[in-house]
Amino acid sequence: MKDIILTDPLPEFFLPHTQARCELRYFDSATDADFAASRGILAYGHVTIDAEMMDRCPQLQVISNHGVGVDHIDLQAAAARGIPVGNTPGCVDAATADLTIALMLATARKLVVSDAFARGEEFTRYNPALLIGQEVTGSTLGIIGMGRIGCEVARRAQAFQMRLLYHNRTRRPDAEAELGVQYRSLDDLLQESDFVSLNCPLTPETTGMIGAAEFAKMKSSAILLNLARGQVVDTQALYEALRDEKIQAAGLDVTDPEPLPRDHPLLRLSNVIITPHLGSATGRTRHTMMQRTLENLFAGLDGQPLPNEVK
Ligand SMILES: O=CC(=O)O
Repeated sequence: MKDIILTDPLPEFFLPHTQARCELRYFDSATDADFAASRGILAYGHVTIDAEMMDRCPQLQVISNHGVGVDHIDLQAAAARGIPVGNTPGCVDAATADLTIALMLATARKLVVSDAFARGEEFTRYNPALLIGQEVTGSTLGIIGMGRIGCEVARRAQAFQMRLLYHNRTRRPDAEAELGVQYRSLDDLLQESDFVSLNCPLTPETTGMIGAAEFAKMKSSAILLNLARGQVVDTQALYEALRDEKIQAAGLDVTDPEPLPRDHPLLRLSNVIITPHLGSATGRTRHTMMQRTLENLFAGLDGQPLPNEVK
């Protein structure tokens, strides 16, 4: 039985699988509890795992992250201490791409305000002038971040006969050939797209990538979708672009900060739809993510290579 640390409580369902091999302890940065015997960290939720936390666990053999994005883990500190970090790539792609499309349709067709309207007193009869949205079919989608999730978004968008543009650190001739996506510089993608979908990881290069200058390049009818990380977008610039109708709408699964403070002005705008970081939140995907997380954790505890190690 090896001691492992959890950063957040696990759903009941997963406890027997984990407890079969491990003694569980919850990390609390506010206490000076002793984690000297801890061999692994199961990072559930996005609690920051920094050098200080690693140093409180001198016997640490593995950090296993439940999810793909590891921007909350200090990878350099882990590497310096020889601690492998695992994540769960691949299994989140379909669910995250599904939610990208859901937010595209929901913002384009004003689903949230329409639902409120349909429940209210003002809805007395069919009115063809009411709540006119944007046609998704046949419009142009610009995908920023043509990794696995970006490719899945493109695959779904083909069903809407969309013109598909992408921007990525490196060109993807394989995706261009398979999915008919056309490479664009960031500026050209912003200028040409009806929908701009952020599906990239958070890195120093993508932090603050979309700010006032970028909103100024977008069409006034454009819709921004963020399924990446809140910090890819400058929140104040986004608020001003939506408020001043420099762009039409935004669908955000992530925000910076996350959550937004209850009195944040973005929450008062009707042309933004926000979901609470649900990209991979389906039963099937969550299940697979946990299986992969435990595979990495147990491999690390056994001193074996992790099936999915972040390099
Ligand atoms: O945000 C969720 C993930 O990185 O998997």
